[in-house]
Amino acid sequence: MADGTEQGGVTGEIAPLVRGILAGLGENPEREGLLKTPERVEKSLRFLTHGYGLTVQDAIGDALFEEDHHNMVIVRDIEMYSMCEHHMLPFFGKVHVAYIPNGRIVGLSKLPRVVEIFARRLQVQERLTEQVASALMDVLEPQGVGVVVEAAHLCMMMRGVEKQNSKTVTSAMKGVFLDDRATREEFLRLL
Ligand SMILES: Nc1nc2c(ncn2[C@@H]2O[C@H](COP(=O)(O)OP(=O)(O)OP(=O)(O)O)[C@@H](O)[C@H]2O)c(=O)[nH]1
Ligand SMILES: [Zn+2]
Repeated sequence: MADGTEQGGVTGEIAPLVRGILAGLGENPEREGLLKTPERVEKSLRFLTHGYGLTVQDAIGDALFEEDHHNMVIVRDIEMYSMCEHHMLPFFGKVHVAYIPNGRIVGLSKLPRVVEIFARRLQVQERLTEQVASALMDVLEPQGVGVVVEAAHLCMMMRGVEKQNSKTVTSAMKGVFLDDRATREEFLRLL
């Protein structure tokens, strides 16, 4: 996120392991260019997984407002960077989040913040999609939630099957987005 400087304490637990990886790769961890790499990698990994330390309640705070609005609210094209739990390589793309309020609305910026909580950890795309939808159902108690994630997986691009143009699309529909076909279609059309 825009205010996401590399946070998360460097405890030093990971850096020695990275030194081991460098040696295992046949590199010389003592050469000048690599001297600070273990600490850099630890700091970077702590940032890329800082979602473990965040809760949805903290992210939303008190930004829930009583409002008699019963139409669909969509925040689309939320950029997302996550890491696949199988290869620890990035997957990244866009998240589209919609909900229909039930007496209260949420501060719009909180929707990308909820995405960050679940993206910034080791993930599979399906679980990320489901977790964002479930969390919003729990906290907003809306009429329904729809979440669509479109992502490219580096583990399918720079290694493995090496497909450069495939996108994976996942969705999670809750409440009226699941029960009412017209609502679901309106959401998908507005994307
Ligand atoms: N369902 C799902 N699979 C994922 C995701 N990210 C990576 N994968 C897949 O996880 C699978 C792991 O398969 P394995 O056969 O255990 O690992 P692998 O030998 O490295 O597989 P290849 O990538 O096919 O070389 C691969 O098919 C990946 O494409 C994800 O977000 N969701
Ligand atoms: Zn992977």
